[in-house]
Amino acid sequence: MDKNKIIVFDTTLRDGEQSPGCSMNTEEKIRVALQLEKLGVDVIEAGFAAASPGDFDAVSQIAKIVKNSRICSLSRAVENDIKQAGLAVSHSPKHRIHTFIATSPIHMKYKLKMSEEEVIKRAIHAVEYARTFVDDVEFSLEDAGRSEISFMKEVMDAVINAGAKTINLPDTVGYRLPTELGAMVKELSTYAGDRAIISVHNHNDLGLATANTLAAVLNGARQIEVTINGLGERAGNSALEEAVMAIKVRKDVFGDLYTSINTPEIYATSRLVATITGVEPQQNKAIVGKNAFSHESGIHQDGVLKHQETYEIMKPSDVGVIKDSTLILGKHSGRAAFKDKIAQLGFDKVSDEQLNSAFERFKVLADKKKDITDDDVRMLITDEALNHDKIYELVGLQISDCSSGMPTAAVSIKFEGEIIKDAGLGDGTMDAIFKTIDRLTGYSGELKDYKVISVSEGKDALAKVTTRVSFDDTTPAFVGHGLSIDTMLATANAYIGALNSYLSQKNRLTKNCGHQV
Ligand SMILES: CC(=O)SCCNC(=O)CCNC(=O)[C@H](O)C(C)(C)COP(=O)(O)OP(=O)(O)OC[C@H]1O[C@@H](n2cnc3c(N)ncnc32)[C@H](O)[C@@H]1OP(=O)(O)O
Ligand SMILES: CC(C)C(=O)C(=O)O
Repeated sequence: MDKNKIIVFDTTLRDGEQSPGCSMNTEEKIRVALQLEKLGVDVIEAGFAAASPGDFDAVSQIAKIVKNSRICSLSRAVENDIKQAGLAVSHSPKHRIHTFIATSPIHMKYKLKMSEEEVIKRAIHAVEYARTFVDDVEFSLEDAGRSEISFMKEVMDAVINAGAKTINLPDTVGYRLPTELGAMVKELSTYAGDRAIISVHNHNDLGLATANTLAAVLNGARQIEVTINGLGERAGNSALEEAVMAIKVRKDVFGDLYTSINTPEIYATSRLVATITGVEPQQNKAIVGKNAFSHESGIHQDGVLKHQETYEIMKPSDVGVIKDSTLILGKHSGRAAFKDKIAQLGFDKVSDEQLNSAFERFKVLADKKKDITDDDVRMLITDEALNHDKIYELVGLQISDCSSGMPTAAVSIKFEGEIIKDAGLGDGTMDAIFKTIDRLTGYSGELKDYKVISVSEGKDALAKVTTRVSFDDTTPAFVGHGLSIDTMLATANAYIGALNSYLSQKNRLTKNCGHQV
């Protein structure tokens, strides 16, 4: 084992998906997993296979498709959870089961209602059972941040003897300060010695997740569990981009420690996750926020012009932010320039069909919009990829003057090669659009969330609409995306996109139901 290598374990698809409103369907998870592989992530926690048929399907598909990263599924210390995890990851050439049980007095007493002896027994059995499926078993002492050191040592001895190779010490509720977490990791990593790799998984409830991750690395942790954009339960997890760049930028502190992350892929990964989930990182978010490399005040601008390092500790290109792109696209640009720009922006798996469709949309956009920005192009390509499953396709939309008190929408949709049309009233323009689409398709959606952002600046900016719509009580709400200069068109497309996502996931699960138990 290389003592200087920090294993990057990404849990965007598991803990990240636990962020409210961040659920993704299988297609979307596969897309994120392939990008995480390109980013150079060592371990991808692809989900919690036992949580639902959708989760099982996503973990299995990712295990089949991803080749270079290790694929892992989380499971409680429960036989059926472990079995589902084992079956789902078995498709991967490199696989892991991650099992856990809480070790803090508060969790054992009130949640698990188990004694310390029972917890140890369950932990040993979980690891032994997981080892019947895979060699690589990770064990987490949930709420380690509030657990007793002496009890953790007992649990560690037991699970290492049972065959766990990685011991994860989660600060589940983001309670610890960096000095405390560093001390805990130092004591427990010294105790484990060469018997296991020590890992950390820090939550951000006090805004300290990344500080804690770095303190852990300095004190012996050799695996960090992180998410893109810091997504995760409640206030989120330690952000991959922050931890990785801190280790890279502060060589004076971290010495020979390194990660295998291909950092110029960070920005593209962050954009993909934000677009798919509809959750944008805050503007001032470190590394990937819109303002992370912008200099507003005169003194800063003057300094950067004279010498970039006066106000920049890393180059935007180090994390894949392309500034001052030389290739300017406009209405006179052709296919070659468009293709070149797409490659420059890091998209290397665009099908000819997606490229042609995005190019046509680009030409229409360029007729209406003066400057086509890199973000516009990035969004066009991502939108094509996300809306590829066009079960229903919006063909036309007409809305009436809403000041009359009778907002009306006339909608035409293509379905199985036929054009279907209807018109109807609503309590507002959007309501009229949604109700008319519901009547046309026969599905009644419940809008859970609606967001609109402008992709670039100016009155002619593209509107990107994200909807979260629930179509039945048994499945989570589905995300839909719409992109247009016209916000209502983008809205109708986003609503139909959520319906398409719901239907394609339903079709996929029906087709793959042989994988379920
Ligand atoms: C800190 C974390 O992020 S942990 C991971 C969180 N992720 C998830 O919870 C994934 C989504 N969860 C689910 O789909 C469901 O909770 C399931 C399928 C896992 C379990 O569903 P249910 O069987 O209905 O149980 P429910 O969620 O109501 O309660 C959890 C049960 O697991 C027990 N439990 C919790 N953690 C563990 C564990 N690590 N090992 C064993 N049992 C556990 C709880 O004590 C509770 O048991 P009880 O019903 O006897 O009181
Ligand atoms: C199960 C573990 C890894 C976890 O997510 C946590 O404790 O936050």
